[in-house]
Amino acid sequence: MNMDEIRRAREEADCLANEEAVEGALDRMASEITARLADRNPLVYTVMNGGLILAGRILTRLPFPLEVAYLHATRYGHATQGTLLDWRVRPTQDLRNRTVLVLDDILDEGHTLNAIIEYLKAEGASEVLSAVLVHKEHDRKAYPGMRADFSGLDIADRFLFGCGMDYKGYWRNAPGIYAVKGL
Ligand SMILES: O=P(O)(O)OC[C@H]1O[C@H](OP(=O)(O)OP(=O)(O)O)[C@H](O)[C@@H]1O
Ligand SMILES: Nc1nc2[nH]cnc2c(=O)[nH]1
Repeated sequence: MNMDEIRRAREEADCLANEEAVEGALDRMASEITARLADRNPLVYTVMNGGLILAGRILTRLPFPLEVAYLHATRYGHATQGTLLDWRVRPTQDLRNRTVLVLDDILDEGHTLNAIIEYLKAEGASEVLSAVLVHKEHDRKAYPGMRADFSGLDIADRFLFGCGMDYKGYWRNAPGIYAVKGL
């Protein structure tokens, strides 16, 4: 990997939401999730890798009993355009009659979340809700009007990184939401 290019991408990127805006969004999402799920004993799935940061930052804001688990599905790899969903780790828990919450970094076209939700329902979950830090604004969703049940920030139609989202495998650790220059 050309590390000069990776460093330059961060330096030249446009910041579309700073750390303070992300914190505010996390607080609001946590309140909404708590209001909806506090009495539901949910099983909370993190979609690896992108959902890792949202999970780490929101789970401690949820003051009610829940179980955590992860699954790994990817559609983009290190590319900036998605292809078919590649399941790397499928859920192993017993989902029958469970309320499930899926955490991911972004709903872009929504094919990833759609496939995961359908899979969890087929495995017997009684209710599957979703939460994403970023809802990308465009009209190319998997179905018209698609939205997660809980969204943090609506962000412009650019290629984004930070808060779990990667640029060529890097900068998931960047604390805000950034858009790659020219993309
Ligand atoms: O709404 P969509 O257009 O389907 O895209 C959203 C998905 O793309 C990213 O995952 P990616 O495939 O890049 O894998 P990653 O989580 O390892 O980054 C992101 O984490 C979402 O899971
Ligand atoms: N890093 C990253 N991953 C994505 N997956 C779907 N959309 C995006 C995006 O804008 N950035």
